[in-house]
Amino acid sequence: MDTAAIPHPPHRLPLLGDVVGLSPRRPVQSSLRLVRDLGPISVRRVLGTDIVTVGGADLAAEVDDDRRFAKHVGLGLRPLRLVVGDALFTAEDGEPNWRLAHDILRPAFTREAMRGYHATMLDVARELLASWDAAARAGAEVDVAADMTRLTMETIGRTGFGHRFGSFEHDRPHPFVTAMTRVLRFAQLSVSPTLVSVRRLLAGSARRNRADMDLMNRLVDDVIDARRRGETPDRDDLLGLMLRTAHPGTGRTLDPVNIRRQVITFMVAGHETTSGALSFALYHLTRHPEALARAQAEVDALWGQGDDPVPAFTDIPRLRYVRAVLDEALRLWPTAPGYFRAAREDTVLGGRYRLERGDWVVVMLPLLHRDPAVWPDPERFDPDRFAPGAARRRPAHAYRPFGTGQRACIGRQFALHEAVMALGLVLHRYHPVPDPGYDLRITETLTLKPEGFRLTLTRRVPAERSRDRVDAAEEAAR
Ligand code: HEM
Repeated sequence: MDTAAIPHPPHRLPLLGDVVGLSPRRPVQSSLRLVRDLGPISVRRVLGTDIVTVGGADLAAEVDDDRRFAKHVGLGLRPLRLVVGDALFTAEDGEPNWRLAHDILRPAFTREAMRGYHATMLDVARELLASWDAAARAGAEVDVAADMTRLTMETIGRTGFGHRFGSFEHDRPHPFVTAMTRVLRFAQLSVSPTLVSVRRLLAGSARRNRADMDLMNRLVDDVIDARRRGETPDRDDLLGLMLRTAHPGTGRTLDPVNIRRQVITFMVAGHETTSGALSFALYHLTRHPEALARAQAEVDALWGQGDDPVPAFTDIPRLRYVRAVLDEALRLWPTAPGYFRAAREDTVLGGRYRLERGDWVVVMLPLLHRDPAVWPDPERFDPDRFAPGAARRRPAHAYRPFGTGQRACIGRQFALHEAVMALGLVLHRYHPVPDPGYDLRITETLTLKPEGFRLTLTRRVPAERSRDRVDAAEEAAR
């Protein structure tokens, strides 16, 4: 792609390129700082590779078009590709296993399927509440991102594969989570273009990386074998579908190595992003007491004064403001911060930038979600941007936290059902009190999460619930 006409950051260095200000530990945030003032499209050159970033809604609408562009397994996804190959998330568009797995697994993500997961999601959310109750009694802080990761890991393990990690039974993360985090970090550093010296340093941990991979594969194989041998109940969950279903058109089935890779993919894709979304949502609510009060009024109105509501499946879509809080949290800090798109044929973007077939760009979501042409006062946290009907007044491609087209997130409904219920229950039960000295820091692995964000929780009492409800109703009437 000829990038000469595309704006790039100042201070381009010979050979190295646009690396001044780039941080290997926080590539997304440091890239954002470099390109945010350059307009809807920009380019960074890093060691000879041109990284073209799209951050404007009009250009995003073009690259989101599945007829002109396809998913590209680019820089950010290569680490995961090293680990899980052509599984659903990391398959290139044309790879046969993508269509096969997509069609086999689709029934596991319908609204009806969510109904089947609801009770398990609720059980796990209750385990989070029990653990936070204990912290509240002891006056101890909770580490929000760590506990949300327990919640989402446990949820995908139980609903997807019938496996209990026992995440809330131990103080330390499950060994699978520790191994997975290290494997992804290792893969990330080993594909990073700037880090030859770090790669050398990493060679020392190659053995540990192999041990981590073995641990993950063993656990997954044990879960699969137990199901095959009938030692665990047969169910229509993700694993059941993969083991039993043939493709309706071709009759092909997924081979055992691919099933293992899909399980690991779902473990990774199915928990980090949702956990980050919940953590950011709580962070924003603690900074915006008026939004917190409205969200609490909404759950109180639905679930009443009692301490232990039992949410029905149909309650969850009724929590519209809680959902708007999550939507807005994902606008400001989309936990999967971007996606890569490659031209299917030679094409011209925005009427002036020529791309040859195979040339790729990255849609950087924190930029797209702040496009000033679409989002007034873009840095302000305002869940009302997602009030009923508001989305219809915006261009469709201005908000894409779950990706786009046929490669958009298959787990979107799953994530939202799980997250709205968990956040609703937390808000119904506690006053979340942040450390007043906390400034948002964001940690980057494959995804974004608030770092070091802790809360002290106090239990709400029934009388407060009705008072909140009246206050919010009064406020709404004013
Ligand atoms: C808030 C939570 C989530 C966010 C923000 C999110 C975001 C995304 C995004 C942006 C993509 C597209 C990536 C690309 O084009 O390269 C994607 C794909 C995917 N997501 Fe999610 N995701 C979330 C939750 C989940 C959950 C809970 C699951 C599984 C239960 C899941 C499974 C997947 C899979 C398998 C794909 C690949 C789909 C395909 O290419 O066919 N995600 N997700």
